[in-house]
Amino acid sequence: MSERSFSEWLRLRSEPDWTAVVTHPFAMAITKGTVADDAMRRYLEQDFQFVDSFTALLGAAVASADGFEARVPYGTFLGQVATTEEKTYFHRALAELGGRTEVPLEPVTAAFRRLMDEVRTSQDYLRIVAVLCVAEWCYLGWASHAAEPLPESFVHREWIELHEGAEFRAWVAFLRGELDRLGADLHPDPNEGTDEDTGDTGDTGAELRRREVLDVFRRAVALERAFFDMAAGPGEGSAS
Ligand SMILES: Cc1ncc(CN)c(N)n1
Repeated sequence: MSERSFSEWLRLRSEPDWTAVVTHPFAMAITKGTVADDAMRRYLEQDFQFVDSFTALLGAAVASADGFEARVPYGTFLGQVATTEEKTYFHRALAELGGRTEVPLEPVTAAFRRLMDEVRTSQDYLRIVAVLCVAEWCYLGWASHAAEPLPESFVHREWIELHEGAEFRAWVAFLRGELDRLGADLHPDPNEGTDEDTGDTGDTGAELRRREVLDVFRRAVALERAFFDMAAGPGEGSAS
């Protein structure tokens, strides 16, 4: 995908948070299998609460996509998340770690759920894809740092495997492709004299729309960073 693709344009404007997420000390510790059981339990307990709203958001993508071709991949992935991979993983991992499936929400978990619920109820397909794409693309980003041999503990290893590999890469490529397809007309003209940050020249409809998408994309990236900060605990990898 070219640097001028809409998804890449969004990602570049979400720095430094993007890089902070994909290289976060907590995520890097997962790739090495060195997260302590107690910290992994707290992280997965909160992430299970995230996955509920995420699953609902996938359902909204099925409903709001602009055609059958686009609906099918969401339906396929939704089936995997809801019935097999992530669900069985969470139950086995939480059982192993002595965790619970129902816990009080940390503030960042509640904020992430609010963002997902906001875009889900908007039924605005482009903003829905933007949030889904952040969640999956940045998880692929950190999981790609894992080196063979993967950690022995299944809690670490399977969490990496769920976010790496050919199938997950294809899923992320699909989400990016949807952003690029839908954002093609919103994409800033590289030859325009534009605002450095957003590419704005004025208040055209395309620019307002672009801003809306960039806004949810950036909010989602910032929440991913804060989620790992929460998991790491005070003083570890916090946003500076
Ligand atoms: C917070 C968060 N973001 C993303 C993912 C990837 N599905 C996740 N499980 N949790």
